[in-house]
Amino acid sequence: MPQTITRGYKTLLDEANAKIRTVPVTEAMSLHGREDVVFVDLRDPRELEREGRIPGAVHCPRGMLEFWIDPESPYHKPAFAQDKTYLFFCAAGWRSALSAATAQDMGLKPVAHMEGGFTAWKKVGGAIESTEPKKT
Ligand SMILES: O=S(=O)([O-])[S-]
Repeated sequence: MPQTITRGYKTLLDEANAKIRTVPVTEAMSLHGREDVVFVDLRDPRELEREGRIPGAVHCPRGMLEFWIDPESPYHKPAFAQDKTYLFFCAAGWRSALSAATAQDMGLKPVAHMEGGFTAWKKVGGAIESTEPKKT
């Protein structure tokens, strides 16, 4: 029997976007490199290897987000314990919207997400560096 999805991704995105701050990519470029702003890259490792990364961004695979943010979690990362603005991004802006809303719900602040994600960043000529594949 097929499943009935009662709250689809569009609803989730609409709800997230209604409560978070969205930063246009041109504004994000002016924030890049500032000491008081942390860029958080939510993409999967393979996307970083394929597309490159924004220099200085913290890579947080989306699946670990809540556990890296919460200081009570055994997986907590100090990168999320700073008195700074957190600017989330992914490839196109969907994962970052959901993640920014979750982070905000958890109490992280201030939080925003970059409109259009890495794709938009690349299009406007934002700084990119290559990522070496992890040796196993
Ligand atoms: O989440 S996504 O916008 O990068 S497909």
